[in-house]
Amino acid sequence: MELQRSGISLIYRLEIANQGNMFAKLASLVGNAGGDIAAVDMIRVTQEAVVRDVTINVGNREHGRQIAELLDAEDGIHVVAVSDRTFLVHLGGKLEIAPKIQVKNRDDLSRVYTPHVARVCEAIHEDPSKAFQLTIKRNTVAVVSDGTAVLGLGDIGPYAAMPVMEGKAMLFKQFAGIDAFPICLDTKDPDAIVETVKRIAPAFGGINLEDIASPRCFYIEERLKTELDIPVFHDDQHGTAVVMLAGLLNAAKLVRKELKNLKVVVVGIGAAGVACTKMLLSAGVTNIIGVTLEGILHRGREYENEIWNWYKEHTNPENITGSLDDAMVGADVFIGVSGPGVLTVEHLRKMARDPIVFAMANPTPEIEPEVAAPHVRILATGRSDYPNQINNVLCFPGIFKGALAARAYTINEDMKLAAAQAIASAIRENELREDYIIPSVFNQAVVQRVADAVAEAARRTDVARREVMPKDNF
Ligand SMILES: NC(=O)C1=CN([C@@H]2O[C@H](COP(=O)(O)OP(=O)(O)OC[C@H]3O[C@@H](n4cnc5c(N)ncnc54)[C@H](O)[C@@H]3O)[C@@H](O)[C@H]2O)C=CC1
Ligand SMILES: CC(=O)C(=O)O
Ligand SMILES: [Mg+2]
Repeated sequence: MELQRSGISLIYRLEIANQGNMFAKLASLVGNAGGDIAAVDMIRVTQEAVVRDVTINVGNREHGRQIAELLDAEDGIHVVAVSDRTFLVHLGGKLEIAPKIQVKNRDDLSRVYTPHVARVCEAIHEDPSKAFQLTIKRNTVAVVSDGTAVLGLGDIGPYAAMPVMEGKAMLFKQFAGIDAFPICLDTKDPDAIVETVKRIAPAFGGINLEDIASPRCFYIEERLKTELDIPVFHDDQHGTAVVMLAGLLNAAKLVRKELKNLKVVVVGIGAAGVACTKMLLSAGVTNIIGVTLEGILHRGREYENEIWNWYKEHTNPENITGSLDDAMVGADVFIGVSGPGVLTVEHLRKMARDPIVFAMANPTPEIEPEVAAPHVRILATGRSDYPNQINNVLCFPGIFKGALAARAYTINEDMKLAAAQAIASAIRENELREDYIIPSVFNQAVVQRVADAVAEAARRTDVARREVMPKDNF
């Protein structure tokens, strides 16, 4: 596969002296330093100088700093400030709550609030299921995190987790029309998390657990699924697994291999790794090797982590032992949900013909895509700046849209499988290419296709409270 290097975009506020052709000089300085001018805005003009905002694409923050120094050292150019566009879009947070109707007069006020609202409250009191009709419950999801496994950044706490949860909430709204609320909890106690989520549940039609570290995430999700009657879905587990399977269904078609014959190496046996493995098993893959920081999971050991004891019993049919080096020999597929730098070119050279590599760790994949690309047939990452983005964002808007439309009690295996097949089928067989095994996040057909398939699977498996017609906009 061929790839282009990605970078970041910085805005340089520059005071440029009104002398000679300073802008041409500036452009050549930036170009020679490997920067790429993407936009120029005039801020103000004085007799002596012009102030411009120059947006420059740079390789990374260090590269950006070098360009700033270079420009500042030039006679006639002064760097007033450098701002990162990513930080600018986060100023003041990324969300707001807006009312659906305006309160223009006393009559409106008396309806949306007291006294007439009381009749609506009484109706719900008599029949709590009316909360789905008469409150935001039917279309609102809580995105709940404790900040312990935020992307691949680890335990960075509830404050630092907020930008990710706000981002998820934005995507719920933009892609599926679902109102989602970011909730970062200041506790790591699994029981306290369960109790808190149960207590806030009345306002929500579903709970999206996010970036909660394993193995605690399994206990938290299991308890909430049993104790709540709305869908509880740990996205890092199931959303990731659904999209991974969708990508693998299409990748396997392209390299003409059958799922049941694949040898799949999964690295990072945490939330995402365990769920990806369970999904692979449901899809008929049998030869799966799980690799942790301590090496291959095998039946010759007892693990402190209970889920790894489950894992060793259900995978590794030949009970091989050793490290990732050993696991990669003859592997058809690599699934990385661990961290940066795990995979090397040497590993790729050990793989079977037409290697399929899903390096899904965020924000930095298990191997630099540019390094891996020449050695693999199909490469996917979790990132939006490379082709083949295998990211749970392709799943969670659609799967919740379908589950909410059906007023499902839960999101079960059939609904997840239906979602994976719906995502995969968004690309016709004759359109499949090495750099197009998974539809774009911006393919508007995907969310509705997933939602319809999921609502139908909910009906079929008897977990729906409401019949949904395809494309029924609840
Ligand atoms: N592309 C996507 O849609 C998604 C990507 N991810 C990424 O997957 C990674 C893991 O996420 P979670 O499962 O939620 O976290 P987690 O904390 O539950 O699990 C991570 C596991 O990976 C292990 N690990 C870390 N470095 C390793 C290495 N060098 N070799 C073997 N194992 C290693 C850890 O020990 C832990 O068991 C993160 O980078 C995250 O961003 C997670 C969910 C979705
Ligand atoms: C995409 C995602 O959920 C993660 O990296 O944690
Ligand atoms: Mg996540």
